[in-house]
Amino acid sequence: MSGTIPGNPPVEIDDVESHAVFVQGVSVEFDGFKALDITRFGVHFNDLRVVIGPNGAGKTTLCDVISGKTRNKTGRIFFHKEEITGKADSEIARLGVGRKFQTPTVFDSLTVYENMELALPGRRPVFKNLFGKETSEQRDKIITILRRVHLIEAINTPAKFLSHGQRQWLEISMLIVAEPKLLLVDEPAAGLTDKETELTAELLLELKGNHTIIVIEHDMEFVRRLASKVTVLNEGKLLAEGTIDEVSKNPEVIEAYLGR
Ligand SMILES: Nc1ncnc2c1ncn2[C@@H]1O[C@H](COP(=O)(O)OP(=O)(O)OP(=O)(O)O)[C@@H](O)[C@H]1O
Repeated sequence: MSGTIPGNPPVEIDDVESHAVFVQGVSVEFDGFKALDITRFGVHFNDLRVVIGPNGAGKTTLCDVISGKTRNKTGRIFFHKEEITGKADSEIARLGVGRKFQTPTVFDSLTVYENMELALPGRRPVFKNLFGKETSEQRDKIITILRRVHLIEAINTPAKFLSHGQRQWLEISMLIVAEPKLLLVDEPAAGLTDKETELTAELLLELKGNHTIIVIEHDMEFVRRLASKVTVLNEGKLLAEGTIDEVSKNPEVIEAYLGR
């Protein structure tokens, strides 16, 4: 279907319908400082996009604005064909946007399985539900995910005994048990060993196809492993898009990284 969705700015219906997340004319200001100024950004359904850029480029702010944590001053944001501009973060989460921050936020004293139970949809806010029984379908789902992330052997291990990599995978697992349509993942390879980094890349590539994923990352080796389209931000603006080889040859991208 062609045409535009009226509003400020008007948005092409094709753009909204062909992307899981689509952002147009979005700016964010902090005390008059423009932290983000994106003309157009979109990620196709069940695709994986890596967002890179020097410190302060606006990567986190872009994810904040999509997840509703930060309000945009101008522009419009669409998620699964629905306008989410100005919606509360809780409402956007309910629509299917899951966020994983850099530092794992698992419950240390609970086992891997108990953490997963808490992450079941509708569980987390009501702590006493931890002691309620999940359905056998939910149990199967937890086990399937834990197998996929190589945590099945650690199912009864309290989270405090997990390695940094295992904690990251547990947190990703806690996100996907709620079946989000879009996963926003902030620096998943930070502080991981080479082997853990490799497994994390494999895991994200497996998840793509069932989920749309946006990964913020600084580790270029990890970005290469993901072999996905890369968006480069600089000073709040979208500087370049393409494969990692394409963008790393782009003189403007080189300048942005070296000019710091
Ligand atoms: N809450 C805030 N208040 C004021 N300024 C902010 C706020 N959040 C971000 N900024 C500023 O906005 C700009 C973009 O920040 P952002 O965190 O999005 O960058 P980033 O690309 O994620 O950086 P990094 O790689 O260092 O995490 C930076 O100049 C930052 O200082």
